[in-house]
Amino acid sequence: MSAAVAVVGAGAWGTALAQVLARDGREVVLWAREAELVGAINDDRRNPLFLPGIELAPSIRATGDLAEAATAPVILLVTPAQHLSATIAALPDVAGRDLVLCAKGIEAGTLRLMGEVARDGAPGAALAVLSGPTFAAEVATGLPTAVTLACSGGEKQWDRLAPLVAGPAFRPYYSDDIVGAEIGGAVKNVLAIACGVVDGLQLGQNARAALISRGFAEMLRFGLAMGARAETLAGLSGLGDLVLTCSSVASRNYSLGKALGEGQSADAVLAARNSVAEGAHTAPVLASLAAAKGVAMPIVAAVVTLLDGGAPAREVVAWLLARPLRAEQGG
Ligand SMILES: NC(=O)C1=CN([C@@H]2O[C@H](COP(=O)(O)OP(=O)(O)OC[C@H]3O[C@@H](n4cnc5c(N)ncnc54)[C@H](O)[C@@H]3O)[C@@H](O)[C@H]2O)C=CC1
Ligand SMILES: O=C(CO)COP(=O)(O)O
Repeated sequence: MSAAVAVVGAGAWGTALAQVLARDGREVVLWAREAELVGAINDDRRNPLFLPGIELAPSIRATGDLAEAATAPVILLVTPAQHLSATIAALPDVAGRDLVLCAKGIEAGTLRLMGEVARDGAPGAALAVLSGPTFAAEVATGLPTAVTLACSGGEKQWDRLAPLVAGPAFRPYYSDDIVGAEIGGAVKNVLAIACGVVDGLQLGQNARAALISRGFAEMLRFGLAMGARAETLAGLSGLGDLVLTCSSVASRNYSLGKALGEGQSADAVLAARNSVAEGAHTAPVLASLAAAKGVAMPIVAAVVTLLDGGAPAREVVAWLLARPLRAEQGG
């Protein structure tokens, strides 16, 4: 008999989500791309590559067989955003299943949001987006948080998914705004890089708060142009995750930005990591999509310049501060 739920991707977040779902002995199948992780999870109850130091629930069963994971009626897709399309293409037919999208990003080249990638790759599946302020290590140790669970299938789908996802320390809130939930998570990663730069340059806490507010204005403008609802962007998957990711070195995106502010190059920082910093991939894609929609995103443009090594961080900040004065609201 297949498990009630599968998690595809055994990085930090997929592993933490498996831990949430596996409470009360529920069997969870966790697909790992790395063969050595299958043994480590099944035999040692550990994920030493991506979530070290956490003992995993006994009802999590790792597999290297994607087809086996895909037999579950509910499948959480937790690969990095740039690998979602290829992962879906490798799945057998998942028509009629619930696919819960957990990656935060926009696809390079095609400029597709994750929902579009999944709709194109798995046309008959019922899509949902799970997103919010969720550092994997905190979630895996049972510290409390809340997330947006946006359901394309409305309340009927929510009734299927919410009891699976909800736990004593993991509280989903219902939404039907798929695009809004996706955009918050994708954009906040780029803004977190910018916040890290501000702190790497030691520009002070006022500057960080100002950047979060002006960054949120960019998220809102872009989101509205893409068809998102303002209240979703002001919720857990938007502002909630932005505040989290912009305030802690536990964020891979923020810590990348901090290193940039301290004078390191993006290439050097990323080459030394095995974990993903989605904002580095999303920034140029987001800038292109915003330009195509006619939406001004100066902070995002500044991050693109910094990632490319186009100018020193102090110069980029000076350029942002010297822009023409304008009304706080508006484009
Ligand atoms: N770590 C966190 O706290 C959170 C992460 N997320 C999102 O979850 C997604 C996955 O991130 P993490 O689990 O943190 O990853 P990670 O940085 O912990 O691990 C990297 C992941 O990338 C996978 N990978 C590498 N090359 C691949 C390929 N060619 N095809 C498929 N998979 C490949 C690895 O197998 C591994 O699962 C990202 O979009 C991230 O933004 C969302 C919420 C929280
Ligand atoms: O999305 C996250 C928290 O909600 C994780 O943020 P980072 O990818 O920046 O570590």
